[in-house]
Amino acid sequence: MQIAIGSDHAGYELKNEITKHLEESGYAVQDCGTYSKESCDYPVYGRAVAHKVVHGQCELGIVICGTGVGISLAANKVTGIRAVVCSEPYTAKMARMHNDANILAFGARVVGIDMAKMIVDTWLASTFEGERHAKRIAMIEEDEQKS
Ligand SMILES: O=C(CO)[C@H](O)[C@H](O)COP(=O)(O)O
Repeated sequence: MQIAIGSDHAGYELKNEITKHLEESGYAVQDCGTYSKESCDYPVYGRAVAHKVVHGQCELGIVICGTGVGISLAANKVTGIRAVVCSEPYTAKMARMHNDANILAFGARVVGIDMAKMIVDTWLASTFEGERHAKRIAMIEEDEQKS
């Protein structure tokens, strides 16, 4: 599976750790930047990861900033993206099972490396349940088309 990953400067070090972890787990990772700790703007990287996912170059995406909030807001502006900020594994699991989240976000200033790995692993191991949840996702997509 191809996974797109991106962060701003605040998430840069955690992005590298998570990339290594994913590659060691057998995933192919496409790194959308940033590529240094120099201050930068998270919308650039949220958008880049989102485009990889909606254009089918990657199945899923992971975005990291200081809190996970800004970069997930940016990713969610791209039609077809359902990005969620998770600070613990339960929400990550439900975000896949019920919300079919195609981008996972978290904050490098919020979670440590071990918690981040646990969140990522749980999210990737979970699958969308469909059924009643599919109808709700379709409702969100309808709203997206109207706006
Ligand atoms: O978390 C973030 C956005 O939600 C950013 O990483 C954060 O705002 C960057 O802050 P600074 O420029 O002060 O390092």
